[in-house]
Amino acid sequence: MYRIQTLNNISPLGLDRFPRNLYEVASELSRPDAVMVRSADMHGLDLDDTIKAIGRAGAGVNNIPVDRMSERGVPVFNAPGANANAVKELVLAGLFLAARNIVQAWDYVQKLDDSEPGLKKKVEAGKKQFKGVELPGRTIGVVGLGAIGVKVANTARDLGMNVLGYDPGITVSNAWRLHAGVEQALSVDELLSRSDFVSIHVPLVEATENLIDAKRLRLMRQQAVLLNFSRAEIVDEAAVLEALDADKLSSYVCDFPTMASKNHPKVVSLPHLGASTDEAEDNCAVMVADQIRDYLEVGNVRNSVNFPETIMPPTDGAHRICIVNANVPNMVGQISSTLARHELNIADLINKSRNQIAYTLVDVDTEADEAVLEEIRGIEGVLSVRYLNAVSERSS
Ligand SMILES: NC(=O)C1=CN([C@@H]2O[C@H](COP(=O)(O)OP(=O)(O)OC[C@H]3O[C@@H](n4cnc5c(N)ncnc54)[C@H](O)[C@@H]3O)[C@@H](O)[C@H]2O)C=CC1
Ligand SMILES: O=C(O)CCC(=O)C(=O)O
Repeated sequence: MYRIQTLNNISPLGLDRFPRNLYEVASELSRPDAVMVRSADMHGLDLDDTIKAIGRAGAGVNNIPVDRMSERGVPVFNAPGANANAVKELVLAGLFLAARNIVQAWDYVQKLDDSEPGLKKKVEAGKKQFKGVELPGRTIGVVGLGAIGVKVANTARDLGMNVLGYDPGITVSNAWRLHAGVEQALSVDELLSRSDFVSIHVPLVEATENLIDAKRLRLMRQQAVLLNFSRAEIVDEAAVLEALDADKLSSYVCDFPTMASKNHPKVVSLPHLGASTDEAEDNCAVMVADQIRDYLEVGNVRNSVNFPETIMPPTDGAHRICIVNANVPNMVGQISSTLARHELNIADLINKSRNQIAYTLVDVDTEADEAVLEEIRGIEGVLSVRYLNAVSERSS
């Protein structure tokens, strides 16, 4: 039996991917083989050494100690693109909220408590405070053209906006998906200085912390709107509040409320709602559950943020050894000579690497005993070894 621990509410559609004759799934569970998580902060947790995989039912992995897991030889999976449409739709909602001052206008109406004739007068008198702008012809800058950024950029083009995009690491497939009318900005600074709206869609990593700081805010157009549905730490919030107070920015729309910003009249903050749709929660949970199963049962790696993509169809009747090791020379040589010493014939082998990690799947014709596995574990640089007896293609 494999044991899956859930650290957040995960869509039942995803959890149902684990057949209960093979899996126990629970939030309170000791010695898990894998953990499924959404936004729970795992950095401070004492993570059991039985954990073989972590699945993030979402995109961002800043809540997971990825480096610590890599050192242990544990892959971290996420669900690329599975919640991108949900986030895009909320960003668009944010764009409209800001362009037409809808939240402030709504609030104004809520506070009108006069009798009917007085109300009408106040409605007409008050509305001039909330005059907005239309989107066609305005410029939006999209920082980060990944799964979400591309969708935001393309929809903004469809709305008639001029779109500037900045992403030095854009993938070929995302470049193919991008509307031909999206103009490439050569730097964040250029994008900020040319945009009426700026939407941030980068992961939170060391290089993106405070990406939008006081200096960069000064480059922005007068009365620009900043949207942040990525992570709070990517924006220097104190500097944003100053820019709002100085009338430099007209609005900050974000998915990350803080005590300092949540009641500011020019801040619209939502409770980390970007991925909270039925569809996104189902998509993420199903994708990640399937990836965890494929890793636990077959050894394959799909959509990991720290491991190389490694897929090898199981050899009929073979036994599989899954080895995670440091990405240094002569590891495969040492592994195969150990197998040879134990008279194990290799039916198939794949070796992939990514940064400091290398991953090897070896199918052997006959059963491997504990002695050979221990010997492989003893090779310097080997981080983890798993043995899948009579491996077969995962049943769906
Ligand atoms: N509010 C919410 O509920 C959600 C928030 N997110 C956040 O959005 C982020 C992006 O999500 P996806 O688009 O799905 O990820 P993704 O991995 O598909 O795209 C991220 C893109 O950012 C680019 N990038 C990285 N550093 C950059 C930099 N310094 N400047 C410009 N581009 C840079 C990468 O090259 C990549 O193309 C996630 O990491 C997460 O933090 C994601 C989903 C839901
Ligand atoms: O699971 C959630 O609701 C958060 C989604 C998110 O922030 C992400 O996927 O990066």
